[in-house]
Amino acid sequence: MSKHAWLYTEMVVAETIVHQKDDLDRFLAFSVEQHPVVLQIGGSNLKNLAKAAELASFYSFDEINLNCGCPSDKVAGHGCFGASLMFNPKLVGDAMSTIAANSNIPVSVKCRIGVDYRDSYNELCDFISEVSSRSPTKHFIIHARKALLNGLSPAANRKVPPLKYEYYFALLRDFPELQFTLNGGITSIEQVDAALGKGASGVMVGRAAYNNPWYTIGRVDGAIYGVPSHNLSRRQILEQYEVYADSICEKYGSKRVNVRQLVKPLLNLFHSEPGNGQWKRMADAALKHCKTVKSFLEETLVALPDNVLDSTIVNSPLSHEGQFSDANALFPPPYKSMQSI
Ligand SMILES: Cc1cc2nc3c(=O)[nH]c(=O)nc-3n(C[C@H](O)[C@H](O)[C@H](O)COP(=O)(O)O)c2cc1C
Repeated sequence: MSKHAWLYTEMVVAETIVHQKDDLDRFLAFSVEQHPVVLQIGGSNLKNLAKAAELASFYSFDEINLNCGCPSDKVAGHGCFGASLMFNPKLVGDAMSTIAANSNIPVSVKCRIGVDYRDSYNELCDFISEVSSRSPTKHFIIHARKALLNGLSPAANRKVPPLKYEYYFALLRDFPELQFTLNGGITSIEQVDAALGKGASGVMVGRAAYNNPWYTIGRVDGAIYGVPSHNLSRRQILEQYEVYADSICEKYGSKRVNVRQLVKPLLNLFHSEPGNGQWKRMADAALKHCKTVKSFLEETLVALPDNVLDSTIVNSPLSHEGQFSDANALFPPPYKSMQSI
């Protein structure tokens, strides 16, 4: 729905890319209209990361990102990925150098603000400092809560550890030469705009974009990128999506991709609108037998009133009141590296 927002793939494990090198379209292919697209890789084995980056470079991604945020309980070292890598900034620095050298495109790291008991602001800065000085990494996406590797589920790890936006804003202050994208708990375009107003290099929206795409992604072009909104209604968007999705089905065949996968991103498009409950029930039933997205939409859209299907996005003025006000009060003292003490 936005032509400007950057899209991140789900993590693809480096070993998957290496072992599936004859079938890579299945994991890495995307269509040109989806640019800019960032590939996220998981892993820590330098040889496999090198090979994965080299193979991925045939797919014209706009950036390659290393996952240092997923709460995997494997300890840092051979075969591990995700947040536990934050325990080993040197390894992450070397991994990023390897990825950059083998792909020739910009690289970035997505990380938490800490892991388990290693959660001070200074330790976060040590990580950023080590990775950015050992490698060409200039961009970090900061999920502003720590990861707990004590058995908390991935879903709980996105909710339970408290958000500390003050750490994020302090990074902007202490590393002005780097770019930091803010992630975690952002639920509105107002918050996105307020964070950018406070100097954020970028904002990543995860669950809100999935849970309520119409009011989050739908408003991005006008409210954030300052370009005219597409002004399409949901009916028109679905007409275009149907053509795209069914062409994907045809291209890859039903063994590779199914209607359920292609319909999944649509299921919250009518969040809190009249008819939404009925559409969800009809969608459940239709997914049991529909073989094309076209037939799925024909069967289910009757649940929704015309005014919902045909209305376009209203770009109301943004209010920043109260956004991130705690972050100012809680700012940690400036970073002191071990070398400077
Ligand atoms: C279903 C689901 C899958 C996710 N998969 C990944 C992933 O593959 N790589 C990653 O870095 N983060 C992943 N995340 C985490 C999000 O990118 C994001 O960091 C997290 O949800 C916090 O942002 P939010 O509050 O805007 O959702 C996932 C989150 C969800 C809900």
